[in-house]
Amino acid sequence: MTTSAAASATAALSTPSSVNPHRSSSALRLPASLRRSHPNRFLSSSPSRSPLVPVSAMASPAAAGETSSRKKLIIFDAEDDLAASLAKYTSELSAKFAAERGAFTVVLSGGSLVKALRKLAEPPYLEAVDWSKWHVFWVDERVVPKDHADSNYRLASDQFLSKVPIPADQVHAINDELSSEGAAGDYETRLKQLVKNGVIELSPVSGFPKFDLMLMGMGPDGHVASLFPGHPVVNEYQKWVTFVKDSPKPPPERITFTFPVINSSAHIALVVTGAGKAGAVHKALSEGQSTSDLLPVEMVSLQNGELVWFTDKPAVSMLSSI
Ligand SMILES: O=C1O[C@H](COP(=O)(O)O)[C@@H](O)[C@H](O)[C@H]1O
Repeated sequence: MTTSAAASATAALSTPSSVNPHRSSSALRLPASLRRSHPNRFLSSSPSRSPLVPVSAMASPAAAGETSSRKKLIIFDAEDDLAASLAKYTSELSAKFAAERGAFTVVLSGGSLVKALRKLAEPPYLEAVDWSKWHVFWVDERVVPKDHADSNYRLASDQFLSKVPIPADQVHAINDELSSEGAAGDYETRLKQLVKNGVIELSPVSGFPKFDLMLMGMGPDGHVASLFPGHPVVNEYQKWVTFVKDSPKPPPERITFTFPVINSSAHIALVVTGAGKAGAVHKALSEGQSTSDLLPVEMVSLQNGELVWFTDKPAVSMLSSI
């Protein structure tokens, strides 16, 4: 860590508890998996510097048959820097997968994540990315018409997809004419067809689909996709796609990828910003937290892939290890 980056991190640490009433006085520790691969634990960035990604965490790809799971945490000073880094990360993976297998399978969430994608639709990425290789899916969707204000498809379409030249038949929205149960079953059937066609890979480890990149957010309650704390669907281990009719966050009816699918991904970019999410970030990234009542975000655990947290200082403000 450079001196200036360290100073930046120290500044976050020295936030007085009167300013941050949620700050815990107890010493918080990172999980061993993050500590081992991050001697500096948390790295920060500022507009004048490139984001500091812990190089030691960039494990070399696993040899055939081996599994390897990598985690990184990046903290940005400014939302614009986060968006720039996310665009770079995504475009590099797009180039890699397009070259390796002629397709790039990208899964989107709804919510605040979508705004963070905006720089992908700007130069240089707008011209440099081979959009013809993209196949877009949703990790969750609200069961509403596609033109409804609550639709995750509509949000992505308005703010991102309408600005980039992805072939329309490679944008895989849910069928909004079906019930939640029907739409989940239909989406799973379509995924299976795309596995047969070779567009989506199958994980040799889990037997579930292995998407190249999931771009996901997290709610203040620690939910990911439409997998909410305490809801029985967090324990769905058979289906690829399931549904809820009683989401605690409106609208109530949704479809969602299950954890076996999420955890089979090759890469997940988890974009978490804002003080409202600091409590869930604290629980997820501090060692010694209870494991009996895991938040959904804590159940994101890649079998053979890379999970990168793209965060800002307010989101990590309850961690004392920075
Ligand atoms: O309802 C949802 O919420 C989560 C989190 O949204 P955010 O605005 O707090 O980032 C989102 O990831 C999910 O796709 C969406 O359906």
